[in-house]
Parts: sequence; C-alpha cells; structure tokens
Amino acid sequence: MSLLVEGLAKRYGDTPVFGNVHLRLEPGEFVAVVGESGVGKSSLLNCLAALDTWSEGRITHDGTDLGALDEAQRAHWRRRHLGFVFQAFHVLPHLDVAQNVALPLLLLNQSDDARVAAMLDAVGLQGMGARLPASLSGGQLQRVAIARALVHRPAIVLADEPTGNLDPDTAARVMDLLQAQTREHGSSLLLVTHSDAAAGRADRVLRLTRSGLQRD
Ligand SMILES: Nc1ncnc2c1ncn2[C@@H]1O[C@H](COP(=O)(O)OP(=O)(O)OP(=O)(O)O)[C@@H](O)[C@H]1O
Repeated sequence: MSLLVEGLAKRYGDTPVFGNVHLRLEPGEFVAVVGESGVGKSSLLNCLAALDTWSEGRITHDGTDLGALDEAQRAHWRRRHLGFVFQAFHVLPHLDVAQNVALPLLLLNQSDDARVAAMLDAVGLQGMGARLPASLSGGQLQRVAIARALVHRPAIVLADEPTGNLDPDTAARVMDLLQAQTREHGSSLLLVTHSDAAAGRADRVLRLTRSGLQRD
C-alpha cells in the first residue's frame, strides 16, 4: 500500500516549480518535507492528494496510477484513502464539530456515530460535538481537523503546516495527537512544515529544492 512518486515535475504555465521528485512513502511511515518558502511544498502535497495535476512523472498508490484516473475516480480515491490536515484548519463553519468529523464517513456512505464519538474522545473533544467551530480555539479546531482526517482510517495522511497557526505548547500537543492517531491507525503521515520541532519527530526528513527531494 505504499505511495510511489517517480520523476515528478510541476510547472505553472512556463514557470517550473520543482522537478525530479522521487519518493516512496511506506505504510506507517512518518516523513517530513521541509524547504524554503515558495519551493513548491504545498504544490507537491496537492499533487500527492490528486487535487492538482503535474507536468511530468508518475504517482501510484498500491498499483493505482493516479494520473490515469478521471476526476470522479480521483475524488473517490481521495475519499477512500486520504486524510488531509491544513494549516488553516478548513473546518466547515455551518456544521457542528461532530458533523465536521462525520463528513468523510458520510461521503463514503459509512456513517457511524459511535466511530465519530470515539474519534472526538481520542482527540480530547468529548462532549463538544454539538459546538460550532466559531466557539473553538485554534488548537481545538486543529484537533477537529485531525479527527476528520482520520475518522475513515485512511492509508495516507497529508498535513500542510498543521501547527503553523498554533503556539509552541499547543503545536506540540497537536503533533503528539497526530502522531499517536496515525500510528494507531497504521497510516502513513507526510508532513510539510517549517517547524524544526515538528520535522524532528519524523522517521525521515526530506528537503524539497527545485531539482528534487533529498534527505536533509
Ligand atoms: N495556482 C498557481 N498558479 C501559479 N503559480 C502558483 C500557483 N500556486 C502556487 N504557485 C507558485 O508556485 C510556487 C510554489 O508555491 P507553493 O505554495 O507550493 O510553495 P511552498 O513551498 O508551499 O511555500 P510556503 O512554504 O511559503 O507555503 C510559488 O512561486 C507560488 O507563487
């Protein structure tokens, strides 16, 4: 069930962003991607999530060539295999906490209130399911986002600067949680970060430059 990236290149129009990116993300592995601002880390993550297209190369997951899927098939692949955590949380403001966490299961026709409640417990938000996001702190919102990214037990969790908006203590607690939860579910975790503290927790740290992705 590894995610394999071979010779990936990304351009926006005629402007190259990165090229020659190779990566094998193994089940259960935690990889951090670091790199200068603007080098294309978020663009790479969007390619890995099949949210954006790439200019050259191949991404395969468990033998499925993501580039060969049409839009509907990509969406299906994302729903089934992927959890995504963003710096800006991206919880839906008009849904309550439990409804936000339940969303991936709903989209898979696998609604499971007990699983949602267990996930809220696991991230320390027990009893807060009926609260609206506007009434939560940044750390609490990021825990909602982590619960939502993991509730459907995805094989791959992609996290783009998930602690970027949090103070150091809250960031450390959110990272503890993200690591514990991905470990418990056997998910691979790919984390894009500017934080040395967050990167230092990873099994491997890779640096993205214009010419590829290398061990830091
Ligand atoms: N949709 C787009 N169209 C054109 N250029 C884009 C687009 N998205 C990003 N870029 C450019 O591609 C480059 C890489 O951007 P990206 O956000 O992936 O970098 P990053 O490494 O994640 O940066 P940061 O660490 O600051 O978040 C930047 O020069 C950015 O301006």
